[in-house]
Parts: sequence; structure tokens; C-alpha cells
Amino acid sequence: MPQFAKFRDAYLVQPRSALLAFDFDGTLAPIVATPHEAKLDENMYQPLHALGELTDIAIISGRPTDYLRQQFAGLQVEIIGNYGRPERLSPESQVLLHELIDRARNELPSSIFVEFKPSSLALHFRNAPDLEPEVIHWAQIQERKHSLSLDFGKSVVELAIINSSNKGKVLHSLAKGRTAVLYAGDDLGDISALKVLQQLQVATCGLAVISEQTPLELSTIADESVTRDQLVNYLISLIPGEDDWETR
Ligand SMILES: O=P(O)(O)OC[C@H]1O[C@H](O[C@H]2O[C@H](CO)[C@@H](O)[C@H](O)[C@H]2O)[C@H](O)[C@@H](O)[C@@H]1O
Repeated sequence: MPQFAKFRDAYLVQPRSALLAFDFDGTLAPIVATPHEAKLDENMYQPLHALGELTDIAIISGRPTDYLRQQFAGLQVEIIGNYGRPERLSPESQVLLHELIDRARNELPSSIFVEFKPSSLALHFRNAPDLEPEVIHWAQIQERKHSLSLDFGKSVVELAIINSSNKGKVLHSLAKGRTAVLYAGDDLGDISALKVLQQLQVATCGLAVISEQTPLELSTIADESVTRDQLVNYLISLIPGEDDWETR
């Protein structure tokens, strides 16, 4: 029996004590050229709306919390942004972050989009893939010089001043006392969450959402790999009376 079907059986016994957790970019929102163009896939809205009244939903994302609140307005979801890391910096760290942002914008080619985040900067080379080695080299120098942490994602590297949390730690905390837990993600940052699922003693399902640049490690560790359209259908199947819905 596929893992999702086993998860669904357990979930339907007691939806109120289950948890459905999702990454945002690449999972609930298609990957687009620049971060500010990203939007919740319109086909996700209705299933998430219906499920939010039946069970607990968590959005665990590297995006800032305020940004996610706007994206999920009108939906009953718990939002954990910035990988669960604090979003306020000490005055000294704020100065360092602003300096790094200014230097990245001055020293890297203008085709590199520098994203200002609450405790990090993300350097996007999606629109200039040839510049990946230059961007990584620049980021590695800053990592060593300022004792930062460097994380990789889809056409992006992120230099974080605080790395006290990750998606795995967030999911571990949210999963306590649940009878069934599902997590869906699409990038390297989601691997820690999929690993946590493997330690839980309840019905779980880890989904790798397939799009461009899906990391091999993610699809290897996930129970199933699905397209975003399949994920929509899986969510619809968790709503009692699902037959009334038109599946895609
Ligand atoms: O944890 P997530 O919700 O998956 O956020 C991870 C990062 O996603 C964003 O970047 C990615 O999506 C962009 C929009 O589709 C795309 O242009 C970029 O290439 C991707 O890496 C976001 O900009 C980052 O801040 C998030 O950390």
C-alpha cells in the first residue's frame, strides 16, 4: 500500500489530532523568476481552506513570517517563517546585515537579486545562472570572515547571521502528540523535516514535490514524489465528502 494511502487511513480516523505541514516556494507556490512574483497556487486555496477547518495546517518556510501572513490571508494555518529562527537581530547584527546587503549589491553584478531577509541575505542567480560560481565564491568569503552560515537552495545561496533553527526542528516540535503527520517540500531546506518524519512513531507521509531542479537527496528520502497537481488531489482526498470535488 503506498505511504500516502496508509497516512490517509490514519488521518481520517482523527483529523483533529493530525498535522499537515507544507513548505511554500516550489511546493504550494510555483517557482518563478524572482521572489516577489511568487503566489500561492490558486488550486491550493480551496483544499487548504476546507482542510483548515478540519485539521491543523502548518506552513514552515524560509520566507519572512509577515510575507507568509499576507500569502495565507483568509486561511486557517499556523505560520512559521524564517525557518523558525528569530526575526529580530541585536543592534550589532543589524549593522552587519545592512553592511552585507550593501556590499552584495555593490560588489556582485546587477543581475544577481539580493533579497533582504529578517536575519539573512539570499543571493539569487536564477536570472544569471552563469554567475553561480562567482556568487558562491563571494558568499563563502563572507561566511568565513563573519562566521555566518551558508545554505543552498534552488538558484540561491543564503547567508544567515542566525541559524538556530531549521525546518526539522520546527516540525519536531509541532508533531508532538499527533496521530498522523504529513510534510511536503521541494528543496534542500526540506530534507531536515523529512528526516524528522522518519523518527515519528505515528503514521507519516513525506512528499517531495517535483519541479525543476528537484534535489536528488530530497526525492530519495521522501516516501513519494508528486507533482503540484497530484498534491492538490492528495489534499482533496483528505476532505471527507471528497467525491463532490472535481479532481484535476
Ligand atoms: O522554504 P521555502 O518556502 O521553500 O522558501 C525557500 C526560499 O524560497 C524563495 O526562493 C525560491 O523561490 C523563488 C520564487 O519562486 C525563486 O525565484 C528562487 O530561485 C527560489 O530559490 C525565497 O526567495 C527565499 O527567501 C526562500 O528562502
